[in-house]
Amino acid sequence: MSSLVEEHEVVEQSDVLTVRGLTVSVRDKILVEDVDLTVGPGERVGLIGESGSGKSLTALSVLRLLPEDVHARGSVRLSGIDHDLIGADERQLSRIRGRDLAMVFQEPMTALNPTMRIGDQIAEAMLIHRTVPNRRAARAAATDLLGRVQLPGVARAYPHQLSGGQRQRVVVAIALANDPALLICDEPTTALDVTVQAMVLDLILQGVAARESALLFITHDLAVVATICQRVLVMYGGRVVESGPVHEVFTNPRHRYTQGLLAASDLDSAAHRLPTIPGNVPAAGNFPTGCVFRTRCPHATDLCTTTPPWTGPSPHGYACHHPAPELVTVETKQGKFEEVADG
Ligand SMILES: Nc1ncnc2c1ncn2[C@@H]1O[C@H](COP(=O)(O)OP(=O)(O)OP(=O)(O)O)[C@@H](O)[C@H]1O
Repeated sequence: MSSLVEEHEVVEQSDVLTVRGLTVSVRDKILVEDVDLTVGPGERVGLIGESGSGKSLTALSVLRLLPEDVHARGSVRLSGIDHDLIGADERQLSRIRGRDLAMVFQEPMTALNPTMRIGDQIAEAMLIHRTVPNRRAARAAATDLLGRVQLPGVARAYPHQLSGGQRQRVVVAIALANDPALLICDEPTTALDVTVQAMVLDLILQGVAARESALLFITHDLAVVATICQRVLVMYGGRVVESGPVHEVFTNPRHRYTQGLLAASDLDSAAHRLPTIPGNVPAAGNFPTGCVFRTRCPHATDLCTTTPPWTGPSPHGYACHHPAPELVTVETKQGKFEEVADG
């Protein structure tokens, strides 16, 4: 899977992506703090949280696409690459991006060259990384890829001649052109008409499944995460506050923020009135010390002025001093019921 396998010593790493202690700051403001994140081979991981929680900055740090005044420290390792991406130079990064690591953002036009024909852009993506032997093979592969994203016959079109949904399908085709080990999608369907959102999502899923690529999927849409992801990380105030298998986190949220997020979503069928989380997300860099959620949390006590330790039976973990009670499934003659574990 890796472009650099031939050129570098291969580092043994079972996860495709391993992020450790990622901290992102601008001047003296900390925007993302101490984030740990792994994505296994072929795994689909969701990253959720309200606006401003640091999801995009986390993804941009992995891709090393942060604005110039924003700095990332910590460690970002990709399987098969012997150097840390945090310290990599542009030459090393340009070999990895688009080949080992591909991305799809919200706005397709930012990823496309407006003056280049669609087919040539896809062919170019393969030629740059030499995953095809020559231009003729690249053109044939581009035509084939366009067929697979259900856009036959647009190879000679320019981006402005396509609809937003068609452009995003082209971006997906380019992202998958070199069979990346990891695809990162940041709100890939948010800017699209509702009618085409499901189709683009389907193409992403089919594409990663066919290539056995791993997927890191950033979204506000918890229902999408419940449908497509195996594992989820919940971010708030620049920190990961809870993570684990999607089913466990969504049916048995322990962090009070996750609980609020789920109650405010229409995923929680019991939440007829869709309560909101009280208060507003503090401005970037102004989150409280200790638990970042404490100023909005109905369960906060003095203890929450201290940083909650990461706890919980792996693989489900959370950082909360006053976690929601654990629910267990109890089976009786009348059927299966969820009950508070110690109640
Ligand atoms: N270049 C920057 N300078 C200062 N603050 C920034 C910069 N980029 C992002 N931020 C701030 O960092 C915080 C996290 O931003 P980020 O875009 O990662 O959030 P997000 O969770 O992806 O939100 P959304 O879901 O709205 O995209 C936000 O409060 C944002 O305003």
